[in-house]
Amino acid sequence: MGDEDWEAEIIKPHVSSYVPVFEKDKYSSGANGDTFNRTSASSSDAGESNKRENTPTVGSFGVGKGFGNRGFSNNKFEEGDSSGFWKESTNDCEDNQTRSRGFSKRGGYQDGNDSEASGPSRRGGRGSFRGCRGGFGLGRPSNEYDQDEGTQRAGSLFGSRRPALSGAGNGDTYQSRSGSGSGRGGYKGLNEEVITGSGKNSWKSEAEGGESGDIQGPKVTYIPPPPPEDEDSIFAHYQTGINFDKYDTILVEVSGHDAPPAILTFEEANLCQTLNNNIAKAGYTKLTPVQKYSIPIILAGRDLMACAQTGSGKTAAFLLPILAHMMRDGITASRFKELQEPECIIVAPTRELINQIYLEARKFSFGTCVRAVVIYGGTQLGHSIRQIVQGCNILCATPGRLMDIIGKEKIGLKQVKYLVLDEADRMLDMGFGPEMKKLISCPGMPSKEQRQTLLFSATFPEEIQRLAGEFLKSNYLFVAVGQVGGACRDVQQTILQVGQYSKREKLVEILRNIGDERTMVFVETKKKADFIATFLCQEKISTTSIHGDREQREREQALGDFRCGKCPVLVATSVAARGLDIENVQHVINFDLPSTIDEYVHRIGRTGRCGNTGRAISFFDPESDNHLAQPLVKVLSDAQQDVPAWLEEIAFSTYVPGFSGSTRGNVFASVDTRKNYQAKSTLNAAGFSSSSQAPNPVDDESWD
Ligand SMILES: Nc1ncnc2c1ncn2[C@@H]1O[C@H](COP(=O)(O)OP(=O)(O)OP(=O)(O)O)[C@@H](O)[C@H]1O
Repeated sequence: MGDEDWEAEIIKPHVSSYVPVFEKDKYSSGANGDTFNRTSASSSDAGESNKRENTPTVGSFGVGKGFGNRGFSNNKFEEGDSSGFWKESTNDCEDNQTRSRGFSKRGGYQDGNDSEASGPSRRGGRGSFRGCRGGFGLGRPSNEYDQDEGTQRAGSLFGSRRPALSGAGNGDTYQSRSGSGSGRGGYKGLNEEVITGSGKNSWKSEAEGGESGDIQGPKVTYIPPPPPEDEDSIFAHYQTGINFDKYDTILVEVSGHDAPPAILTFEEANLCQTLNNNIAKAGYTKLTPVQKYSIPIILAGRDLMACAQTGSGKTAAFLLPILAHMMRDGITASRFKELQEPECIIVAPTRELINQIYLEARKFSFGTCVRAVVIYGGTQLGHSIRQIVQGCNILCATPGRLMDIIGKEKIGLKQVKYLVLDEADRMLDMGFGPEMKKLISCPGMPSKEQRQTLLFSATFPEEIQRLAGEFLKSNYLFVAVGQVGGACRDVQQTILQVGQYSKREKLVEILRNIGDERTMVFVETKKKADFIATFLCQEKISTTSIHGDREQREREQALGDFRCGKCPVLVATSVAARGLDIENVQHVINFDLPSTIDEYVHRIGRTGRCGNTGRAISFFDPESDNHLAQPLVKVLSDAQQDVPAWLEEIAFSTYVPGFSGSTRGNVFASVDTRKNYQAKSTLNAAGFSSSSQAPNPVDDESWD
C-alpha cells in the first residue's frame, strides 16, 4: 500500500464502513484467558515439576514549496485545497537500512514538486547529498531507529529547525517541518563544543566523523533533561492488569542443553537485599514467565535467546540477573575516567526505547554502586561523553552512538561481561546487523566464549535466529514463552476492511468514539505521520506525533505529552512500534498496516501490557495489504481472536505454496531453529522441554 492518493480522494465517493463501538465492559474482557495449546509445561507448572514503494506525485502540502521550505506550519490543512499528498520515498523503517553520508534535500529545502525517489539509491552514497532532511547527514542519517548525527544535523543547514507540534492540547494547529524554525535544537554550527577523541583512534565506527567532529558540520546541541532523581519518580510504575495472573498459563519452552530449572518466586533467585528492595519498590511481587525462566539461566552464566510476548517483562528478565551478578562479583563503583570500561552493554534500536531501558536499569540499581549511563543519537555528543566519563558500569546505547563513542575511545570493551541486544531480531537484521557485527569484532571486545550474550525480543524470525549464532555460544539456551512471534492475547484485535480513501474518515469516527483514551495511530511514512497529525488537530482531536524526521527534542516532547495525557493521540511511524512501555495506552490503530507481520505484532503490543487489556484496530486495504492476509489470519487465530471471513477469503485466494496447515505454515519460527538439528526434546525436571542430545556437531559448526 502506498500513500494515499489524496487527489483521487477528492473525487472518489467515500464508502462508509463499519465502525466498531467501544463498550468499556466488553473491552475489559477480551479473549485472554485461554491457554496456548502447547505440549510443554506452563510457567506455573515450572516450579512444581519444575513500501511500500511510494511513487512520487506532484504537489505537496503547502503551496509551491514543500514541507521543508514552507512546511505547513502556516498552512492549515484544507482538504479541498490539497492537490495531493506528496509521496514519501522511504518509510521510517527503511531508513535504517541506509548508511549514507552526505547531504539531504528534503525537509530543509525541498520544492513542492520535488518528491524523493524511492529507496536507498536516492539516499546517496557516502559523501553524496542525502535525500533526507536538509542537512549534513553524516554517519547513519535518518535512521529511523537510531538517528544519530545525520538526523540531528539534518535540517540545520539552512539555519532553522522545525518547531515542535503546537497542536498539542487544542487541536488547532499542528506545526511541523516549518522552515521558519523555532531554533529548537537548532544549529549552532561550528561554534558548538566539539569533543574529540584522543586522536589515536585505532578503530572508528562507520560514523566516524559523524558527530565526532572529524568532518565539520552542524552539530547536535540537544541535551536531554535529566530524569527526576527522587525515589518516587524512579520507582513510579503502573499497575499490573487483570490478566497478569493468566501469564502463568502460557506455555514455555526451553531448548538447549542443561537448562537450569525455572524459579517461581523472586526469593528463589537469591538476589541481594538491595535488589530485592528495589524489586519491591517497583511493585513487582510476582515473576512473569519470561522472568521465571530467564533469570536462572542468566544467573547460571548461560547465553540466552528469549522470545516472549510484548509487555511481559523482558527488560527486568535480563536486568535483574545481570545486576545480581555484578553485585555478587563485588563490583566497585566506577570512578571518573577518560576511558570507561563498562561490564555490561545493552543496545536497542530506538532512542526512546534505550532511554526507557536505562531508566529501568537505574531503578533496579538504585542504592548500589552500579552506575548505568544512557547514550543515544540526536543528543549532543559531548553530553554523552560527559555522562560516560563520570563512571559507567552499564552502558545503554543505540548502535550509532555507541560506535561513535567507541571510536572516540571513551569506552573500552575489555571488561564487557554482558552484551544484551534488546529487540534482538531488529538489531540483527539488515539495518543494524552490520553495526552489531562490528561491535562484536571491535578491538578489546571479549569473544563470545568470554562474555555472556543475551538476546530478547517478541519476534524471532528463523533467519535472524540463524544469524544470532554468530553472537552466541553454541550451547545457548532458547526460551520461547507462548508462540514465538505471537501477538499478546490481552490485545483484542479487529481488522477492518478500509480502502485508502476512507481511512481518514474512519479514523476520526473511531477516535471520536474512543474519546480521551490514549491511542497510538501507526502510519507507514514520516510525512504521513505529520499529515495525519495535522489533520486530526484540525478535527479538534489533540494529537502529537513521533517519527524519524522530528528532532530528538520534539520526539521526547511528543512522547511526554502523550504519556501525561496532554495529547491522548500519538501518530507514529514504526519508530514507536517496539518496546515502548507507556501506561494506559488503550488503543492502537494501524491506519496503515506495516509491511511485515512481526512489525504488526510489535505495534499492537504497545497496548495490552503487563496483564492489562487493550484494543488494536487495523485498516486493511485490499488494494495493498493482501500479502498480510495469511500471516494476519495466523496471528489472529493463534491469539484466539475472531478472524473475519473476508480476511480468510483473501488469505485463501492469495495462498502461497508452503504456507499450509491449520496454523498456516511457518509465518513465524515457531521453535528454536536448532531443533531442526536436534533430537527430540524431553521434559526436564522443571517440567519444561530440554533437549536431550547434543546437536549434530556439523550443524553446530554452521552456527559459528
Ligand atoms: N514481575 C513484574 N511485576 C509487575 N510488573 C512488571 C513485572 N515485570 C515487568 N513489569 C512491568 O511490565 C511492563 C512491561 O515490561 P517490559 O517493558 O519489560 O516488557 P517487554 O516484554 O520488554 O515488552 P516489549 O516486547 O514491548 O519490549 C513494564 O511497565 C514493567 O515495569
